[in-house]
Amino acid sequence: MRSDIGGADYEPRTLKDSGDARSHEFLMKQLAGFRPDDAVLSEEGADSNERLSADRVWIVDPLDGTREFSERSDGVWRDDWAVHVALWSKADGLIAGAVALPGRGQVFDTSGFDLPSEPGQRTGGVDGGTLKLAASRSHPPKLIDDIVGAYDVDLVRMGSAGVKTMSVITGETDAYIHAGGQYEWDSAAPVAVARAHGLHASRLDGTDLIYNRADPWLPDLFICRPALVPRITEILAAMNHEEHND
Ligand SMILES: Nc1ncnc2c1ncn2[C@@H]1O[C@H](COP(=O)(O)O)[C@@H](OP(=O)(O)O)[C@H]1O
Ligand SMILES: [Mg+2]
Repeated sequence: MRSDIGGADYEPRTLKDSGDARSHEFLMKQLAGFRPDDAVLSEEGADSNERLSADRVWIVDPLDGTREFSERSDGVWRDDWAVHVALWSKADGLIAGAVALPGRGQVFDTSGFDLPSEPGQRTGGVDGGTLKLAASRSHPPKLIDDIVGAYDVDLVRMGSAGVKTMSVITGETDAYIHAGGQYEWDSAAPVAVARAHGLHASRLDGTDLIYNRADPWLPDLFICRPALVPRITEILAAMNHEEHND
């Protein structure tokens, strides 16, 4: 698609819209073919109340990090964007998911076969060293600036909730914190995959992330290795994050 409509004088808006639409159409066709009885909640589809009484709902973000998908510099396209597909069940909540990073040729999923080691072995931060935090580059939460101003933290800004969550899995960062706004499709697949890799995933106040609600607004998110939960919980508790989700 980038080579089709991403020529020298390409229009980023066209690329964003085409990326969103074509990925959505592809996924809807696959789901309709393989799982015709399931409901779907997609960022790019019309929502329906039917999903609220369904036993199984696919929660899909066809192109997360749409802005980054449309950007290149010095002729090199950005690779921090993702495709999210999660499966929610009435009985068990999030039960499966996959996050594809097509720009990097990687797919992370809940099968448990895509990474060899425990997430806890990968980076520092547990014994008080500098924390590496993944944070949004295009929707920077005020909370993150407040944390950076008060604690020993290195920020790693990148696009896409999926890319940021995968950076915690691989150990590129210690945690991903978001506030100020997001929808269920932004976090459902990343959270399913993060949990399958042994990570903690919750709201900023430590409560559970609840999916397939009538209003899919789910404004904040906290993902990290289990060993870092006490340290980061303490930081978050010291911040007044109520003001960050308006
Ligand atoms: N304050 C906000 N309000 C609504 N959506 C937000 C948001 N901050 C981030 N998001 C959404 O969360 C996803 C990841 O954002 P970011 O790349 O900034 O971390 C993006 O999804 P989309 O690219 O699917 O729109 C973005 O639109
Ligand atoms: Mg998104």
